Amino acid sequence: MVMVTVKQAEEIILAQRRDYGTEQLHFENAIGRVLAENITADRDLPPYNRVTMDGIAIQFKAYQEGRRVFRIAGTQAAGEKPVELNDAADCVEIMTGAALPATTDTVVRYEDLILADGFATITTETVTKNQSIHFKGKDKHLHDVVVEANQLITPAVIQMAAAVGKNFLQVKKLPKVVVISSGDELVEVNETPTPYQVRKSNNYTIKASLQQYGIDAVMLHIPDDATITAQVIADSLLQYDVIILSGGVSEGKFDYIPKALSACGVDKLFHKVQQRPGKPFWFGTHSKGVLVFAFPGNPVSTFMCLHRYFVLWLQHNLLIAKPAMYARLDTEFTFKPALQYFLQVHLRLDEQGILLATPVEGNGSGDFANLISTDAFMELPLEQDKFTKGTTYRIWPFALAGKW
Ligand SMILES: Nc1nc2c(c(=O)[nH]1)N[C@H]1C(S)=C(S)[C@@H](COP(=O)(O)OP(=O)(O)OC[C@H]3O[C@@H](n4cnc5c(N)ncnc54)[C@H](O)[C@@H]3O)O[C@H]1N2
Ligand code: MOO
Ligand SMILES: [Mg+2]
Repeated sequence: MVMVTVKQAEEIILAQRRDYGTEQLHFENAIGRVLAENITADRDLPPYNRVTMDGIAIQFKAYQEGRRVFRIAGTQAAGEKPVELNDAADCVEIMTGAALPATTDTVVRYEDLILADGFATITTETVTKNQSIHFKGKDKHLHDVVVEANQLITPAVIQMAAAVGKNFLQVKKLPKVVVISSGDELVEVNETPTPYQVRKSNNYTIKASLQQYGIDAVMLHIPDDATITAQVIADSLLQYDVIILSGGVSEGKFDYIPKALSACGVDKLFHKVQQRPGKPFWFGTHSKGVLVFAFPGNPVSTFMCLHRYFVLWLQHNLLIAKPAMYARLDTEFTFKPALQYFLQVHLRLDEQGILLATPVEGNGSGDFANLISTDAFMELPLEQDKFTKGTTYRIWPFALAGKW
């Protein structure tokens, strides 16, 4: 099969829709998960006329008619039953968060008062009716949807769940993912490599990226051995929903992955994408529904493919895909090969609020040190080889969620 374009690869991958169902979680454990139900208000928000300044509560009519001195009939802390006031010449000393007494309608803060001998004197001429009150139901009404389904559970959502007494949240189940690294040159992180070995690192960045979506991936490693490779893949097909491999998909004598995947009954949907980095990317599906993303081993290739394809697929399946993001290239750039180039860029917002992307090229797809000083891949159009300063192109940010 001929190489597919980036667009074709994306279409093939996104056509693989999977629904892993839902589960209940205590709301305190749900950060970063995707909400699978609407959250509704169990009361109005706020649930009562909430005082927003420490001071006194009065009837505005009395102030309007010229009264400035009010007898303090009582004091009401937040959480206390509202004091009953029957005389317009009286006021209640009242605290932020307290429920406004029924016969009052205006709050005057301490800064605008003199308190002496059981009386409060208003020292300002700018009191307005209903000031310093957050009225019942102003924000939401009983039974209103306060958080819609199909969104990421953020700290603000956690706050809302707590406020409306929603102890358990229905969230989307996540795929069971195994991350399989491959290669005899790779040693464990706590080992000292020989002069001709390196430590495993691709699998850790994959696992860390998935953790941001709440996926706790299992990690396995296979040596460059055709039999073991096929065994581990066959085993994984029985246990997981998604298999992410890194390495062993190119032309090398010991690149056994594509053959082993085919031998295990995984249908190849494409092998090789017209892109740099990540050209030898292999993608397939198994009749059991398992998806196999076999990424090229060069660290920047694995990294780019993970974010450009796997994360996109995950977001689409969880219905949390974001609109495309764009940035303005801030220096001229040239790339001649007939491949879609994913340029590593550093992002910054200028003083006009325009997102600018500065290329940080690095030394090819083995140079993972370069990823440290970059924030995103800029996807440069295939049809061109000159990219002018000031032109806007699509970006794929990969820094920790929240950085961009
Ligand atoms: N004759 C050809 N050779 C290569 C081609 C080609 O088209 N023809 N493509 C090149 C491209 S592009 C890439 S990308 C790589 C892809 O290689 P593999 O997927 O076969 O990966 P490996 O050979 O196993 O490893 C490549 C490189 O990456 C390092 N690696 C692998 N896994 C890890 C890991 N878990 N942590 C850290 N580093 C890892 C590995 O040590 C190698 O240095 O092929 C080119 N060759
Ligand atoms: O695709 Mo390879 O990723 O160019 O090194
Ligand atoms: Mg290889």
